[in-house]
Amino acid sequence: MATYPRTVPNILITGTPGVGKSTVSRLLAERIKFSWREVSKLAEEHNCLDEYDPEYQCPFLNEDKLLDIMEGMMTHGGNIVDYHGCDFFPERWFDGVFVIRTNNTVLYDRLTQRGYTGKKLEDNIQCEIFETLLEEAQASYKPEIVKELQNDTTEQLEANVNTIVEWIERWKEESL
Ligand SMILES: Nc1ncnc2c1ncn2[C@@H]1O[C@H](COP(=O)(O)OP(=O)(O)O)[C@@H](O)[C@H]1O
Repeated sequence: MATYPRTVPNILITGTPGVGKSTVSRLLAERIKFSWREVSKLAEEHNCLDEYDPEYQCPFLNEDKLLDIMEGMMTHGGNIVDYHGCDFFPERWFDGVFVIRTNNTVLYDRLTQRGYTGKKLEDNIQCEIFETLLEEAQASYKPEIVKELQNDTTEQLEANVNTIVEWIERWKEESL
């Protein structure tokens, strides 16, 4: 249960880059009129990115600053938070955590198309093979709120959006 009452849930969509978090989040936001919070964009817009990390070829995220900015957005529910990490958010923010998964060869093709090469490509494929985000989610949230969704095909994409919409409807009924 949330530490403060919400009549609509907050959900977290997480997983390795390229698994389809943004695609699922965008379709969901269109269907249910929740606010889609793209954490990478929020971090950029609110200057929460510190100097560039040459090893991972991306900037460091100033997590404390980002959390301060997001806190007010999360209070009343109705948020879809989309990010390739999940262990630094307050546990109380989320009612449902959906870990999007993709087959390695499918992910390889998607990331190559995105222009990823070398270490960055390998690290992200390994991240999916070792189920890093699934383990991070399971270690950070209660097991009953963490769900895995396979997202290789357009049929699965549609089914995943339906699954989350149905989950939200059930959550709302149960919290009345
Ligand atoms: N279920 C799916 N079937 C086919 N292509 C998909 C599916 N989900 C996402 N994609 C495609 O994969 C690429 C990566 O998706 P994206 O949503 O940007 O991933 P993420 O936000 O996790 O980095 C995009 O080109 C997107 O159109």
